Amino acid sequence: MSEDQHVDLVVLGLGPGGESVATEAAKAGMRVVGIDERLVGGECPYFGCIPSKMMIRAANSLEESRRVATLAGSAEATPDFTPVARRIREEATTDWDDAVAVQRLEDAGVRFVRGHGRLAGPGVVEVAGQRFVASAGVVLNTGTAPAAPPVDGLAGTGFWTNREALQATEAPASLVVVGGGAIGSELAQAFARFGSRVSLVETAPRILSLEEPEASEVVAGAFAEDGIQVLAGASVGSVREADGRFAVVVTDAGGTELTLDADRLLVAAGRRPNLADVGLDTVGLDPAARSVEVDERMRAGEKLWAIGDITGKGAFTHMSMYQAGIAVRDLTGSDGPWASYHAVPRVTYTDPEVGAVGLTEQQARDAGVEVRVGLTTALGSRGWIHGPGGKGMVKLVEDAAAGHLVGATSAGPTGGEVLSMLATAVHARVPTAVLREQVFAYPTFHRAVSDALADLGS
Ligand SMILES: Cc1cc2nc3c(=O)[nH]c(=O)nc-3n(C[C@H](O)[C@H](O)[C@H](O)COP(=O)(O)OP(=O)(O)OC[C@H]3O[C@@H](n4cnc5c(N)ncnc54)[C@H](O)[C@@H]3O)c2cc1C
Ligand SMILES: NC(=O)c1ccc[n+]([C@@H]2O[C@H](COP(=O)([O-])OP(=O)(O)OC[C@H]3O[C@@H](n4cnc5c(N)ncnc54)[C@H](O)[C@@H]3O)[C@@H](O)[C@H]2O)c1
Repeated sequence: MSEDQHVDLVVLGLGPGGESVATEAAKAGMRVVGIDERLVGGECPYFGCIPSKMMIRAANSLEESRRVATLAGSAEATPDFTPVARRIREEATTDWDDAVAVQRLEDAGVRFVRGHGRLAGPGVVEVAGQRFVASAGVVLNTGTAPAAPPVDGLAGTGFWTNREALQATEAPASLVVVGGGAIGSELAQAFARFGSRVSLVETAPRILSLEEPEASEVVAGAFAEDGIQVLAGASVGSVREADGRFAVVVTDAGGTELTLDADRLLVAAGRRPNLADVGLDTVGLDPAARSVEVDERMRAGEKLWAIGDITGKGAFTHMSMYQAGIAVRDLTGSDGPWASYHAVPRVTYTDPEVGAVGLTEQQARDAGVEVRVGLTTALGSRGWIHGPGGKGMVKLVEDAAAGHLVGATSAGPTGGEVLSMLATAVHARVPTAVLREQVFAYPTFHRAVSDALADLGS
């Protein structure tokens, strides 16, 4: 180990938020060291948001071409994975090379070190034979990695996680997806639209089980139209791989055992935090914890801040960036606003998309809120005009005592965009009475919010 190197700030893990903290702190004049063992920018640009949304965009263009038959004549589209694989490799990830991101970081004045970093006490980090002592402290942004469930035979097979799936050069002829959360659902539909025969296995009674049941129902209906076999309430008993094919033994919701045979197996059954081997014990924290507890300034201990997925406040890029802004304000002695999580927005980019903010009805009830719900299971004139792919719903969850929304969900062709006004309503605690006075343009998708408000009653 080299002798101590004195700096102002070490950012350990350069996911979207860590990259932002390092850049902004350096611009503010701090001597900053940024450390990452993999790619600067983290999961989102290389294996997450960006390549997955590129794949979804391509897959949805195929689906739109199929809708021409109903709407506008005929169109023949032949699925070819080559353009999207090339776009992901060349435009999104530069062949999974972060040279540009490293350069951008260094141009901002950050000293970058590639390697596995570990805390070695408050404000101290060891990496690649070097030891940094940071006067201000350390920002931890180590993110998550794909988790593999303890299924007999799974370990050691060549199953895909999101990382391999998003480096695919062709759509497999057949695919089993384990996990019907955001990753599993988005990628199952994208591959299905490219022609893969897809089966999706989910232990919960429904896909997208963290969202409103009415939203899951809309997406499940679309999956049925896409020809995806959804086995919800099912369990995976074992996995075997032979001659380049997978045999996945599943017990379905009715207790029947069946074997799914496929070219590829994608495991999207959740993530594990990168916390076990970052020296948390040296700063008095539990390395076995699922998350790092933070206060409203993202402080996690003496000379320690934590941001991103490891804080357990929502595993989203926008959350990592939001928390990064807060940590920078705290580090540079600026004023708040400090963290508030009552209006966390999220979008699952299936088609229809599911946008959601704040609490679901069940979460609000569990929290003891006096709940009133407004629901529409159709998207009004615009949904009808849209025709194929026009299904959706809007659900509003009101705190009746306070008279404002505490949660909302919008599913539909532009569910993530309709979310915008709902997120503002929940964030700013706009009185429901004021929302009712709003004029909703005709015939927009967001006009369905007025139908949900009518259902909520006055
Ligand atoms: C397929 C997929 C699709 C997604 N789509 C979306 C989406 O559409 N919208 C959205 O908001 N979110 C999406 N997400 C989630 C999003 O990618 C994450 O929330 C986001 O990357 C923020 O993570 P993070 O900042 O915690 O760090 P991460 O992005 O996980 O990065 C952490 C970094 O820390 C590094 N690291 C870890 N341990 C060490 C160590 N000891 N030493 C050195 N370096 C270390 C890692 O190499 C990594 O680069 C998606 C995720 C996946 C997997
Ligand atoms: N659009 C987005 O914003 C977006 C997209 C993808 C991922 N993400 C983020 O990434 C995180 C991880 O996504 P994810 O989909 O891997 O995790 P998740 O926790 O959201 O979903 C995992 C799913 O797998 C199921 N599961 C677990 N073990 C299983 C088993 N043995 N057999 C069958 N099903 C099993 C769970 O019940 C759950 O529904 C999410 O929390 C999300 O915040 C966000």
